[in-house]
Order: sequence, then structure tokens, then C-alpha cells
Amino acid sequence: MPEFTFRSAQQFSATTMDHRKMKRLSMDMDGIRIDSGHPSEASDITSDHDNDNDSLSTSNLFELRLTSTKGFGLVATKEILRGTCVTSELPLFTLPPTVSHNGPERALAILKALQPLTTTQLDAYTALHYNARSVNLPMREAIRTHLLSKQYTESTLETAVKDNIIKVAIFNTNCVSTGENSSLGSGIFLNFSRANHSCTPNVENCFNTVTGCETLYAIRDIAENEEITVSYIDQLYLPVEERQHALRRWEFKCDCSACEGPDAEESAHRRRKIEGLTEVFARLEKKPRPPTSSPLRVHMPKSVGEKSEFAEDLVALLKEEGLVGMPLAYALRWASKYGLEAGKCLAALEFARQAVEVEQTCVGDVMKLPDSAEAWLNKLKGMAASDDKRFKAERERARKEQEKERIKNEKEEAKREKDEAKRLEKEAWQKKKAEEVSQMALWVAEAARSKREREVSESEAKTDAKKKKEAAKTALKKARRVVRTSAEKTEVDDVDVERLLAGLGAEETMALAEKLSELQSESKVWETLHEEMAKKRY
Ligand SMILES: C[S@@+](CC[C@H](N)C(=O)[O-])C[C@H]1O[C@@H](n2cnc3c(N)ncnc32)[C@H](O)[C@@H]1O
Repeated sequence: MPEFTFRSAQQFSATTMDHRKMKRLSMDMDGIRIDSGHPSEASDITSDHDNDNDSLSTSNLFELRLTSTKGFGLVATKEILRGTCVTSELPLFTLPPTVSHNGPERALAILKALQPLTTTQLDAYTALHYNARSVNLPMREAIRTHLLSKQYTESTLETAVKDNIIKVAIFNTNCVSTGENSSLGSGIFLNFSRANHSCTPNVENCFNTVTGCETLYAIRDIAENEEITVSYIDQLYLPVEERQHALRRWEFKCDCSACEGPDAEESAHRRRKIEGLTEVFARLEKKPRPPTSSPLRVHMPKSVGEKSEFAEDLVALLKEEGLVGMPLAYALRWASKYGLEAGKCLAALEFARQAVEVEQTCVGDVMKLPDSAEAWLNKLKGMAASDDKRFKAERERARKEQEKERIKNEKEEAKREKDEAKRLEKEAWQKKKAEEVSQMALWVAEAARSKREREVSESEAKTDAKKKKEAAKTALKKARRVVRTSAEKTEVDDVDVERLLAGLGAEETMALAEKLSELQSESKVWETLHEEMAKKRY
């Protein structure tokens, strides 16, 4: 029968993520089903679990909040940076590894382990979520038989049986393995018990064998108010249906962005590739993965170069997919190992460094995982420091590459400078040309303007002259009219007057008219006219 325990990063195999002996929560599908629930929702839970257990980490990085669909969950109260230890807590209590995972004695061992708890501790424990199906029929029978020996009435017995089944279910739902491959058994951790699942979790959980604490480390930056999520399952690269199948034990359907929504298809595509590459390395490392419902046919790499490329592809895919916890640490290890085999020693060293960094981000630097990435890094550093011929050859290659790169850069720089000088020269020439053109345009405009002005003044002068001529003509007409009128009034002969006017120039006519106009008497007018006629006749 499967056991009921969360996985823990500490239990990951150092060589393949598929070979991790993770102990995960599982359900006794044959057991009697009673309703599971969130009893905690009805109880008075505060963010810092007001109990007297020293192990309970009170962190100001997160608080317990009721989520819309997942019951309670841990939510960041401020931004949490990658690598931060979100919580490190001692167990409320543990069960020794000798207690079987599915046998009826497990139920009794759990009830016994609860006895020393204080009321506050017990309250915090009973407030936890449980899946009732996690208690199988033999465990239920054992609980009933155990209670029959106590002094219960018929009516109180049923309630006591139900209460005790719930207590066992709480353990089965929330317990996590302690020690390497459950070597220390399993325990209940109050903070960890509240972490919900995501297929792209933002924290990695790990049992720290040095401190005896269960830790949650942020594997990427977590925003304020973002939920803190772990993975309940090992193989996050499985297809969505298989992940949901593995999660059915916790009685919920995961609706994270890798399972549902606009990005799910792209994520599924990437995870399929990750699964294939993980299978490749499981085979290369001779660490078969746990069987899945869809056996994989993969293309095995033919050369060391291809192996190293496959590992690098896996690293890139995991990063793209946001699976940046222990699976990435292992992929980096493979990239390092196969990189070294392919003669890419310096890249291997860099991948090893990254593997250590990612591993420490997942588990902190106090605890050393068995066959840790650090041991591998130290080995590579040792090789690099000694006169290892692979490193020597690669360094020489890298030196030559660098030299080639330097010469190439210098040539490019010289070409860039030459091009720049040409460009500046062209720019200056174009500027000069543009200035010449605009100067020319100014001149043309100026010439056009003065031509226009000349034409205007010429036409004004013509108009003026015309006006003057018209005015002189009018004045002459008027003067002639004055002379004729004066002649008419004084009965001077018309023919004589016309002869006089024909003989007078314009100015003379106007002077005569003016003179006649000023004269008061007709006799003077007659005289003046005859004088003028006499002058002309003479
Ligand atoms: C270990 S408990 C986690 C804390 C729990 N939500 C609570 O209220 O205490 C596991 C249970 O949380 C709920 N859960 C966890 N992850 C979930 C998810 N991604 N979606 C919906 N429910 C989830 C399920 O009911 C599951 O059985």
C-alpha cells in the first residue's frame, strides 16, 4: 500500500530527479470514504498559530489566509527574494520510521503520539486540513477496537471513533518524510501543512537533517500577496492528466497556469520535451524513473557532444518553464558532467557552480545533500587547479578563441571607426551642399522679390502718370467750358471763341479760365476775351 507522506527535497537522489525515493501522500482507495474537509475554516486560526510549540516558526514573511478555492494557504506579506528561507520549523511531533505507512498500527501510533501534546498544540493540529480517505479500513477498525477498550457509551463511541479517524487523517494528509529516504520517519510541521500545491511551485521544501527542521526556500522571487506554493508531486513534467491523476489523492483538481488557461498548451509542450530529456538522463545514469502510464520512446544521444547538448537543452527548458528548484539543480549537474565528458571543461565548471547555487537556493547551505553538487564542483575545481590535461587543452582552446575574438573585435572596431569617419565626411559634405542650396534659394527669392517690387513701382508710376494726364485733360475741359460759358454770357462769337481756344495751349487756356472766373463784370470778361483773341490774331 502506498504511504501518506509529502516529498522533501532532501530526499532527492543526487544523480537523477526520477530516482528520488520521495514519500508522497497517497490514498487508500479501498478504505471507507468519509467526507474530507477543511475543519480549520471553522476554527479560530491566526497567522502565527498561537501555540506553545517551540518548533513553530513565526515568520513575518507570510501569513495564513483563506483562499477562494483551496482552503487555507500561505500568502507572502512582503516581497520574498529568491533563496530566502521562508520557514524553518521543527515538527509538532514525529512518527518513527518503524511505523508502517498503511498498517492498522499506524493509526494507533498516531493517536499515541498526540497524547503528550498540550491543548494549544492539539488545537493547532486539529485545525489542519484532512482528507478522510487517507484513513483506510484496517486503520478505522483498529481505531474502533482501541476505543472499545475505553469507557464509552454507545452514543459517545461513534463520535469518538469519528474524531479519532479525523486525527489520524490529519496526520496522513499533512505528514512529511524526515531524514534521508524517511530514515527518521515522518512528522507534522504546522507551517508546511498549510502550503498548497502548484505545478510551478515557488518554494522547495526540504527536511534539514542538520537542524531537524522542515524548510521552505524561495526558488524564485515571490511578490507581496502571492501565494506560497510547493509541489506535492515529484514529476512535474508529466502530462496534465497524469499530474492530475497523481494529485487525486489530495482530492482537488489543480487549476494552476500549467494545468489550465492560455499558457497551458505551451507549458504542456515544453514539459513533454522535459519529460523526454529526463528519461534520456535516467537511462544514461541507469536510474530508471518510476513507471508512468505513457511509456516514452526517446532519441538517445549518439555522442558525448550530443549528451552535453541534451543536458543544456534540459537546463534551458526547465528555466523557461519556471521549474527552477531541484530538477534544475540536477539538470545543471548533468550539463556539467556531460560537458566535461565532451571536453567543455570550463562550461562544466560553470554549470557545476550554478548547480551548487540552485541546490543551496533549494535547501540552504547548512545542510549537505548526499552526493551534493558542491562535492562535484570541488572535484572540478581540483581538476582545474591541478594540471589536468583536459582543462589545460580547453584553456589553450579558450585562449586561442579569445585571441581570435580579440582580433575579430579589433577588426570590427577599426571598420566601425572607418565607417564612422566616412559617415561624418559624407554628413559634412551633405551639410555644405544643403547650405549652398539654401543660400541659392535665398538669392533667387531676393531677386524675385526685388523684381516684384520694381514691377509694382513701375506700374504705380504708370498709373500716376495716367491719373495726372486724366486730371490735366479734365482741368483743360473745365477751363474750356469756363471760357465758352464766359463768351456765351458776353455774346462773343462762337467761331471766334473756338478759334481762340484752338490757338491756346493747355496752360494758357487754364490761366485764361482762371482769370475769367475771377472777373466780376461782364464787360471785363468781354474785354479780356477780345484782348486774347486780338493777341492770337496779331
Ligand atoms: C496539505 S493541505 C494544504 C493546506 C490546506 N489548503 C488547508 O486549508 O489547510 C492539502 C489540501 O489543500 C487543498 N489544496 C492544496 N493545493 C491545492 C490546489 N492547488 N488547488 C485546490 N486545492 C488545493 C486540497 O484540499 C488538499 O487536500
